[in-house]
Amino acid sequence: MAVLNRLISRSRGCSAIILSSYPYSHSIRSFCFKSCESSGINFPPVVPSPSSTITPASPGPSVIPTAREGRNVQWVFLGCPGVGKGTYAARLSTLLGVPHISTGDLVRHELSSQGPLSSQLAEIVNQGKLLSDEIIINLLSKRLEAGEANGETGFILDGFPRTIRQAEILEGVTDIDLVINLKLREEALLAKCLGRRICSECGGNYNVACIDIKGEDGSPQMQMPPLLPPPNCESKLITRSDDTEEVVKERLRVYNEMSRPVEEFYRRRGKLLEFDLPGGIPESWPRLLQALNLDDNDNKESLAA
Ligand SMILES: Nc1ncnc2c1ncn2[C@@H]1O[C@H](COP(=O)(O)OP(=O)(O)O)[C@@H](O)[C@H]1O
Repeated sequence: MAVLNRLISRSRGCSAIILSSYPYSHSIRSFCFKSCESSGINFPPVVPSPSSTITPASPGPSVIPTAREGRNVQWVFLGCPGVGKGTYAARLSTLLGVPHISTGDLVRHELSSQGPLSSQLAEIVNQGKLLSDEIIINLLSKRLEAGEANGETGFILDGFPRTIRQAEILEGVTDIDLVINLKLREEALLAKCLGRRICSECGGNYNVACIDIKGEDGSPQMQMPPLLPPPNCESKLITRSDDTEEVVKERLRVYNEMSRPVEEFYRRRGKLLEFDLPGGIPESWPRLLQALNLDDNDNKESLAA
């Protein structure tokens, strides 16, 4: 109840709609993990390294907060379609021992379940538009509530918030520690989306695009080799129905219109860490860890093997 009250006072205009039309309004409380015991590892405070770009006008976090007393990290990934949010959020989730919660995956799961809403949702997703805040909060609340019941006390969110209203609602119910804004040169985004492939059996994510952008006008050359599937996945690859050129262009337009302001929302609150991806995973992952002052010993060992 306290969370609902806070929602009403902090998100005026949003809460009225949510409370009246949101069928699972009681589950909004699951956004808030504050009463849970920590079930994960506690990490020391993280100091960002100079390799991360933190907007000078409004400094990002000077010390990156990680786990707090009583709960695990609550981080958000922002970034355009195709930038690699899913890839890096999944890696950090394994490293930090917190769930990676992708609203895109929740939507695709809902679509594949052929529930009563699925054809309506498919139409919106396949046009590259955003679902309504109510629908997405409904899906996310259910996932968070299930996690809370399993003892989860933190998360890495990928794909949420995507509108100012979603950001206000999230900020109203929990204090997000850190928002990582992944950035990639625009020329690479469309190619990366069109090259995306998923294994229909194991769900593995791959990319067949071979990106080689020549250095021009002072910008450096950028190479991103394809991320090819292992032989047993090769014949089972599928492409997302919203990864066509027309739909990706629309998603990029919608991102600029609806989601770009969310970056400023967090920048003003000093929570935004801007990270320019220098290339593919082998170059970018160590740099991201360095920016977060984290160590991936398993990865180092497997590279050395
Ligand atoms: N927070 C959200 N708000 C509204 N719609 C969303 C949200 N998250 C996901 N969706 C819907 O699911 C689709 C796929 O999401 P996602 O996999 O995150 O896409 P992208 O690759 O564009 O980042 C979006 O285009 C949108 O229709």
